Amino acid sequence: MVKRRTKIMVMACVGAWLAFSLPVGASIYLAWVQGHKEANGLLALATRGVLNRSAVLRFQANAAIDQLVAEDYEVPCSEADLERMRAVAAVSSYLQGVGRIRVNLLECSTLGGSEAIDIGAPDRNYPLPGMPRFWDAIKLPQNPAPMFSVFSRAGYAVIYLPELVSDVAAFPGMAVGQFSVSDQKIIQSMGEVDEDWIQQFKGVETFFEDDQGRWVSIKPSDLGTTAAFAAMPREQVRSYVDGAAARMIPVGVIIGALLALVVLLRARYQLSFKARLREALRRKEFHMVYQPVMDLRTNRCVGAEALIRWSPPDEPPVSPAVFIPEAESHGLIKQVTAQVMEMVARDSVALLTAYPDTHIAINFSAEDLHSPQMEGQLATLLQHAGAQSRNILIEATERGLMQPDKAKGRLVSVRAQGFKVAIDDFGTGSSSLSYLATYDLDLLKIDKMFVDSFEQNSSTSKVALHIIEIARTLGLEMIAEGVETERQRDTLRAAGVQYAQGWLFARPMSMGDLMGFMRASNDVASVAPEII
Ligand SMILES: Nc1nc2c(ncn2[C@@H]2O[C@H](COP(=O)(O)O[C@H]3[C@@H](O)[C@H](n4cnc5c(=O)[nH]c(N)nc54)O[C@@H]3COP(=O)(O)O)[C@@H](O)[C@H]2O)c(=O)[nH]1
Repeated sequence: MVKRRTKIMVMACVGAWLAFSLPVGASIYLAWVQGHKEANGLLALATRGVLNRSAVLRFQANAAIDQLVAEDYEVPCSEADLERMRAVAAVSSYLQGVGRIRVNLLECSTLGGSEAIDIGAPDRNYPLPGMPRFWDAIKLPQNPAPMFSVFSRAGYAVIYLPELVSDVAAFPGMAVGQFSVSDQKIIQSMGEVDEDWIQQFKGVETFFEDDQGRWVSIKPSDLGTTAAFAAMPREQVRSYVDGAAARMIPVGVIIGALLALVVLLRARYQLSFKARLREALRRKEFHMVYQPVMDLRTNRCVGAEALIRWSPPDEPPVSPAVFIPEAESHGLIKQVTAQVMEMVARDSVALLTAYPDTHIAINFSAEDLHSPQMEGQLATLLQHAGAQSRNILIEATERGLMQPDKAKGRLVSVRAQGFKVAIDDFGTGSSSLSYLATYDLDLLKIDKMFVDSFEQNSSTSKVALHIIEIARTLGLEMIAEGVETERQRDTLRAAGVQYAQGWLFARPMSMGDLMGFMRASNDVASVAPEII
């Protein structure tokens, strides 16, 4: 008992803890994933923005240069040439200026006029002729404040502000930029950038956390020559995770609490009597004992009452006075009776072979008597036990007889097949007499309460004598139960009661012991036992 209870309770506690913590843990994890997903979405938007702007800039730069090359002017850097370049720059939203370049010399430009400026060696220089060259940060004397970037091809240079490409940060603290894949150099950026991020780039869109806890995304351009990056401060990512957690953790807690409740309710059910009974039926934890029934006239054993016993493993036995009413109230009595009939059939083969005229009394509850399966089960019992119907005595409790519309037809039918029917515990209910009028019965079992009264000479003993009188008048045979003393036995015998069972004669015993008891009882008596 303790072992099973402890096992169930330990498993319930562990199960409830798991049932609660798994969904809560899952919700925390999902909140982390969701928060980072939201962060990723924003970072991807930023890197896409950088790459889009970069593409537009490249397109405008090439279009401007193509146009200037196509209508190449004879007098480079003349006022008319500059005017022509100003017109081209004016229609290109991303270009700050346009100029002419020879090697590293910006010969003239729409920003610096006809003044030539040495802008030094390019930051990226493709060795093939006609390929573009790039300067990342150029200071023009005429415009000292901003740092310009320069892109040149075919003798022309376009001048632009690099931050126009990177100016896509969705909120303060976000760092955005672009680097050249070939030389792993940052081309333009805004915010606090870490060059180590570039090392994490593996050629495809990547998300990672840097050593300062910032969440970083890098995305390559379509051509793969540059890649855009965007980074979000730890606090910002945290706010997305917290937002998702605020939505998801309560759901996780509710699901966890419900699951834990289910586990605990299941454990409570397992600890309940109903579950224990179900389990006992499944594991066939029952066995039968048999209490001899004596013929008071001959002192011979004429049969036995089959009484069920339940000995759960690791637990003390449970009395049928406890579990039979529970089985009745939980709708399990039919299963109990089915097992009783199986066990009686198995146990009785040897007894009925040796003593074919003995009887076995089986207790039937109300549900059994109302069940359409009862007659089929009795037939199977006879078949398996090698018995005749007269070998079986059906003991019906008063409760079982309370609904004549359900029980009467069945009892008429089984009596017609030769089974004997007794009313059990007669006189303990409120309608005993009316049952005698309603049902055709073979025997009446005098309850122990009346048998006990013969010891005290109380008014109950007078009632007992009346019951005996009624039974005799109706032609019913009688079995007195719970006979413990010789005085009780003698009074019953003198009153004409034919049969008795009780501790005076024998306690309930195994079928093996019953066989021995029967043999001894027959040896003492001179004649073979008669069926009731
Ligand atoms: N539906 C079923 N009910 C059953 C079955 N087996 C038993 N029962 C019912 O459970 C109640 C308790 O039964 P149990 O503890 O087996 O007690 C029986 C006898 O052991 C007891 N008895 C017999 N002689 C004496 C005695 O001299 N003194 C004494 N104090 N007790 C004695 O009486 C019980 C027999 O009762 P009854 O059936 O009314 O003849 C009990 O209500 C059983 O009916 C079962 O298989 N199915």
